[in-house]
Amino acid sequence: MIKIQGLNYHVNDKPILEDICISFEKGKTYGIIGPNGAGKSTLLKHIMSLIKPPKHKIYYEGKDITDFKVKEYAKKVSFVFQENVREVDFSVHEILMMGRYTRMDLWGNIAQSDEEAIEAILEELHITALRNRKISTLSGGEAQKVFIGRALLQETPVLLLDEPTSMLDMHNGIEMMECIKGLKERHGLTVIMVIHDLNLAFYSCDELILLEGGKVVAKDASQSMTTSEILREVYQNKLKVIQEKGKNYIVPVMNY
Ligand SMILES: Nc1ncnc2c1ncn2[C@@H]1O[C@H](COP(=O)(O)OP(=O)(O)OP(=O)(O)O)[C@@H](O)[C@H]1O
Repeated sequence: MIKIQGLNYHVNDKPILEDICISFEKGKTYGIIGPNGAGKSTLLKHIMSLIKPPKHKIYYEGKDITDFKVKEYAKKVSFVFQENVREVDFSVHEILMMGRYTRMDLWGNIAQSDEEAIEAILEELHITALRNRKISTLSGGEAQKVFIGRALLQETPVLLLDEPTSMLDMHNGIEMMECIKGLKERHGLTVIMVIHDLNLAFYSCDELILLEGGKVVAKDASQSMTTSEILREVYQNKLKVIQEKGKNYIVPVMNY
């Protein structure tokens, strides 16, 4: 579905991404993991074309993404980045409506079926009570759910998420992952997310891509990654794997 072949990115001669080669298949969920500064968000921005890649480096269904018109590519890939603007005067419902803007008529109206889709997302994310609140009055976690809801409403085949659970508590983080999984299964979405919470990553992603220093150091099915020696090395032995009822969990190792 999306293929990256030999992508490099430098800023002032400093290598940020080096020889990235990854294939993302339709209908799978991918987690991009790795320590701070590894290049995860920069990679996502290249896939979104917010940082324009050089020619012949990233392909969407066989077509070089640099050959897409902006609007055309926006129908294929939607994204939620961490730095969403909240200092605007829109209500939650208005923000969600923006997710359906490609379907609006000349007068900016949406169809009954779009309204129903918005109500369904509000319910699924447990934010129906926030429907008429201004986005600027929401907590960080509530706002994060709204922006993810807007991206889901775009119903693009590919969804890119930069740390979708960073502002959410454990309960809401798990619920968000379940919601993404449900939508992914119902709509056959391909999801590519940057995620720091390794346990959520292991249980929500089909495959993990481990970045370090701008390079892919491991690519594997998420469960096999839990036992990978390289994972411990990259996180400098600050984690260990424990088993409970046949499942692996990552716990931090503290030396004090
Ligand atoms: N425009 C830029 N100018 C200089 N350095 C940059 C620029 N963009 C990214 N970098 C550097 O590239 C590296 C990778 O940044 P990136 O944001 O992709 O990392 P990340 O893996 O997403 O990190 P985090 O987990 O902390 O969010 C960092 O060292 C960052 O400082």
